[in-house]
Amino acid sequence: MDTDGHPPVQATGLRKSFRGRLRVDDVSLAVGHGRVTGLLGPNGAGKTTTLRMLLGLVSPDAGRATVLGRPYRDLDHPARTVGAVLDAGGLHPARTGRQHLRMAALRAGVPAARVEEVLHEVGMAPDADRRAGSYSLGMRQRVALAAALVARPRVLVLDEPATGLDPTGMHWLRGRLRAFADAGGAVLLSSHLLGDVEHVADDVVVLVDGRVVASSTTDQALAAGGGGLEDFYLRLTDGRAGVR
Ligand SMILES: Nc1ncnc2c1ncn2[C@@H]1O[C@H](COP(=O)(O)OP(=O)(O)OP(=O)(O)O)[C@@H](O)[C@H]1O
Repeated sequence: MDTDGHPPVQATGLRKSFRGRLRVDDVSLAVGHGRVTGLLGPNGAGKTTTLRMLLGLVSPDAGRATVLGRPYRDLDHPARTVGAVLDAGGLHPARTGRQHLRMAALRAGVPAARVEEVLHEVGMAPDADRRAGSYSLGMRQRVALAAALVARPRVLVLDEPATGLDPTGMHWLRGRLRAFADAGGAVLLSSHLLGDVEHVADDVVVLVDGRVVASSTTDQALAAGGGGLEDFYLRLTDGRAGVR
């Protein structure tokens, strides 16, 4: 909880329809200080839509989404409050990694020297002057993560941050997220990589067809799943694997 008693990330009764179809249905969740929360669910379950509502990119039809107690759009310093990775494919192909990060730093009002720090941190310094269009998915993901970290935010909201990362990159990401949370930060990440979530998340929230079907600590989920997050997940999702 912060000084006002609000969790760093809180969604209460979020609801969203697209073209008359209810896609996020009464979703409530909270991420505490020092916690990593994994948001799980089949394709089309509503994970990205939920994250986008938390970041003020989609307006909920009902409910409330706040970061440190305030709607994202009302934050005084959004970039310094919450770092987000929503679409690593969204980098401009003609701009270099360094240019992307310099723009992110400028927008956030942080010195350009911080760009060099994060480039090293995500292992992209040697490729910083290549155009993003020539990057692999994992390299784009690293630049997107660097942009999320550039302003030293207190909260991270990450949509599938491990997609495309090699095993070394995944190991690094897990360690980085753990260190971020251990320093008091809060992380909400969506993922299909249950093994990774099992290793890094303190809490898990499972969405199916836009509804929260489970919300517990990872330890409770592991115990309920007979020792594995995959068993827990498969039981809840009933083998569901598709968009409808
Ligand atoms: N802007 C939009 N217009 C119409 N439908 C949308 C829009 N955004 C999302 N949807 C639909 O809402 C549902 C939930 O999508 P969302 O991207 O939130 O799911 P997800 O859980 O993140 O899925 P995935 O694991 O495949 O990334 C899907 O059926 C999707 O097609």
